[in-house]
Amino acid sequence: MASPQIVWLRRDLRLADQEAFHAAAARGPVIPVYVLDDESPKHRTMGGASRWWLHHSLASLASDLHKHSYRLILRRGRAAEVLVALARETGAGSIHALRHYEPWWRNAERELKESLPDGIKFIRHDGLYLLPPGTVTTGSGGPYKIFTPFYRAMRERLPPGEPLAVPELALPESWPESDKLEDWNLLPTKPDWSGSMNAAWQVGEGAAHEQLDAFAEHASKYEAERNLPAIDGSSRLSPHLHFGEISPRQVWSAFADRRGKGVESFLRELVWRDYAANVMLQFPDYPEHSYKVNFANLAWRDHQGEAAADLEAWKRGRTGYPIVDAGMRQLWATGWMHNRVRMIAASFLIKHLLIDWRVGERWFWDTLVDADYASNGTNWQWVAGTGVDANMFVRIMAPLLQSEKFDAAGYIRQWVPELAGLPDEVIHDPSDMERPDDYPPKIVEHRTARERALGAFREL
Ligand SMILES: Cc1cc2nc3c(=O)[nH]c(=O)nc-3n(C[C@H](O)[C@H](O)[C@H](O)COP(=O)(O)OP(=O)(O)OC[C@H]3O[C@@H](n4cnc5c(N)ncnc54)[C@H](O)[C@@H]3O)c2cc1C
Repeated sequence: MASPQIVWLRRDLRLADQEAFHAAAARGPVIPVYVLDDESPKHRTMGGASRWWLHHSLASLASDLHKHSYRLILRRGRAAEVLVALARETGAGSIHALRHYEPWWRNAERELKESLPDGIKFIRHDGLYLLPPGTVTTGSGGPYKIFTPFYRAMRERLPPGEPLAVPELALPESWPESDKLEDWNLLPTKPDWSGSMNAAWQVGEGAAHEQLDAFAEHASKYEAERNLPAIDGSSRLSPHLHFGEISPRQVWSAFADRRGKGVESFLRELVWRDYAANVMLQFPDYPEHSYKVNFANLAWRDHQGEAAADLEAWKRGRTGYPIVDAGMRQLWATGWMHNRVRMIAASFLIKHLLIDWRVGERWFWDTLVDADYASNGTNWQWVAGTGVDANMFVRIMAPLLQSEKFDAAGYIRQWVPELAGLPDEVIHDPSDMERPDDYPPKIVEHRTARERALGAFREL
C-alpha cells in the first residue's frame, strides 16, 4: 500500500477545490490534520471571534469527512514540530498544504521544510487567492503597490480556471490519535457572548455555498446596494473566504456566465482580497506600523490614559454618533460589520478620537469573525491615510453626513434600540433635546475633532 499523505489544513477548511487534498489523494491514503498553533503567530494568535468561527468550521469539516468514513486529526502545538512528529508516527510519504502568506506561516513552512527527515516531502500548492500573491507584476517585474493598476493587471490574467471537485479519498490503514475539539476551549464560556453569533451565522463549507447561492440571486443589485448598511446588499462571504470554506476561484466561477455592473463591481471587491495579500507579501509587518514613516511621529492621544474612556466608548458603541455606535454594536454582537460602516467607525477612531489606527486594528482583530492579517491591516492603513496608496490623512469623513447619504436609519434602529423611536430626519444626528436619556451625548464635536486631527497632522 502507498504511504499515507498528510494534508495540513489552516485557512483552507474545505474539501472541494482543495489542491492539497487532490495532490495527496493521487499519491496514497490521506490523513487530514489541523494543528492549533498558538506559538508560531506569537502576538497574532487568533482573536476570540475567530476562535469561535474556527470551532464551528472544524466541527463542520470533521462531520463532512465523517460522511466519507473519514476523520479530521486535531493536534496542538508548534506546527512544524507537530507535523514532523506526526509524519514519523504515521510513516507519511509527504505533507501537502496550501501556501499561506502571513509572515508566521511562511516561517513555519520554512521550518517544516528544513526539519523534515530525508524521504518525507513537503509539497505546497496554491488556492488561497485568485492568483498566487507575488505573481501579478508590473511591466518591469516588480510588485504593485496601488490597487487600480493591480486590478487591471489581474483582470488580464483572470478567470482563475475551473474549480476542482471533491477528490476520492482512500482510507489509511490506521488513524493516529486526535485531540477532542471540545478540549481546545475555542468557544467562550465566562462570559459566553456567542448567543447572537450563533443566530447570525451558519458556519462550514456547505453553509458557504448556500450563502453564495443566496447572494447570487441579488448580485446584479450589488453596485447599487453595497454601500447601504440597512440592506443586506453584500455577500457576507468574508469569514467563509477567510477560513477557506469556499475558494475565491469557486466564487469567481459562480459568476462565469454573468456580467453587468453589479457582478463586475462584486468581482472587483473580491480582487481587493488578493491585493491585500500582495501588500502583505511585500511588507510582512504592514499591519504593525504606518507605512508612511513620518506617521510614527504623529501625536496620537494616549489610549491607555487621556483617551482611554473614549476608546472604551468606541468599543462599546457609546460615542453618541449613531452610525458609529450601530456599527460597533453590530461588530460586538455578530463579529461582522458592514464595509461602509467599517470605514466610518475606523475613521472616527483615527481622526475624531485621534487614537492610533493600530489600536483599532487590534480590536477588529479580536472581534471580527473575518479578521484577516492582510485585509485588516491594509484597510486600516487605507482609512488612516498612512499606507501605500494615495489616500490622505487629511481626508476626514463626516460620520453624520455619511449616515444620511447612505440611508442608515434602518440600520441604526436595528443596532441602537434606544433610538428606534426617532424619525428618519432626526435619527442620524439627534439634538440634545431629541436624544433619549439612555443614549449618550457626543463624546466629541465634529468640528473640534476635525481641527484637533488636522492640527496633529500639521505638526508632523
Ligand atoms: C477598517 C476595515 C477593516 C477591515 N478588515 C477586514 C478583515 O479583517 N477581513 C476582511 O475580510 N475584510 C476586511 N475589511 C474589508 C471589508 O469590509 C470586508 O471584506 C467586507 O465588509 C466583508 O463583507 P462581504 O463578505 O459582504 O463583502 P463583499 O462586498 O460581498 O465582497 C466580497 C469579498 O471580497 C473581499 N473584500 C471586499 N472588500 C474588501 C476589502 N476592502 N479588502 C479586502 N477584501 C475585501 C472579501 O473577501 C469579501 O468577502 C475591512 C475593511 C475596513 C474598512
